[in-house]
Amino acid sequence: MTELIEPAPLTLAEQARAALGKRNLVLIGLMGAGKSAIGRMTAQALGIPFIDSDHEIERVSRMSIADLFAAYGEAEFRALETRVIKRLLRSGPRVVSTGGGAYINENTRKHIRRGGLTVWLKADLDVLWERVNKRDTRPLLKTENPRQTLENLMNARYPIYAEADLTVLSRDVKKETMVEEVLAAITAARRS
Ligand SMILES: Nc1ncnc2c1ncn2[C@@H]1O[C@H](COP(=O)(O)OP(=O)(O)O)[C@@H](O)[C@H]1O
Ligand SMILES: O=C(O)C1=C[C@@H](OP(=O)(O)O)[C@@H](O)[C@H](O)C1
Ligand SMILES: [Mg+2]
Repeated sequence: MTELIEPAPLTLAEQARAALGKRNLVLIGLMGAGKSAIGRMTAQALGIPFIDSDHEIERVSRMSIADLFAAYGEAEFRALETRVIKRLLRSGPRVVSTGGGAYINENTRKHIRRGGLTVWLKADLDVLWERVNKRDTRPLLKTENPRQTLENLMNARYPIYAEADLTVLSRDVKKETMVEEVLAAITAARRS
C-alpha cells in the first residue's frame, strides 16, 4: 500500500519569506518604536541578513551617532545616512532597520521606496517615551522637555511614515508577538 505523505504546511515565517522574494524589508518609525530590536528578530525568523543603518553609520564613521551629531551637525549626519542606506539597499533580500529620521529626508525616502517593502512600526507617545527615556543616546532628545520634543516629532513625522507599504502597531506586547505581526503583514500584503 502506498502512503500518501501530505507536505507540511508552510510556517508564517516561510510564507512571509516567499512573499518578500528578493526585496528588502525596511523598518521605519519614530525613536523607540522597536525598529532595531524587532528588525533583528524578524531577519532571524526570515533567515535573511539584518543591518541597522545607525550601526552601519557608526561602523563606517568610527563614531557614535551622538558624537557625529555633536561634531558635524544633523545635516552632515543626514547626508551620510542617505549614502549608507542607498548602499545597504542595493542588494537583497535583507532586513534594514533605519534611524527614525531617515524616511523623513526626501532623498533617503526615495531610495527606501525604491529599495524595498516598507513597514512602519507605529506607536503612541506613552509607549515611545517609556522606552526612550531610559537611555540618553539620542541627540534629538537632548532638549529641555524631551517628551514634548518627541510629541512634536510625532506630529511632524506621522503623516510621512503613513506612506509606508505596511503599518504594524508597536505596543507593549512581547517582542515575539511584534515579529509575528510583521510577518503576518508581509504575508497578507501578497494576497491583497
Ligand atoms: N515590543 C516591545 N516590548 C518591550 N520593549 C521593546 C519592544 N520593542 C522594543 N523594545 C525596547 O525598546 C527600546 C527601543 O527599541 P529600539 O529597537 O532601539 O527602537 P528604535 O530602533 O525604533 O529606536 C529597546 O530597549 C528595545 O529593547
Ligand atoms: O529620529 C531621528 O531623527 C533619529 C533616530 C535615531 O535612530 P532610532 O530611531 O533607531 O532611535 C538616530 O538615527 C538618530 O538619533 C536620529
Ligand atoms: Mg534604532
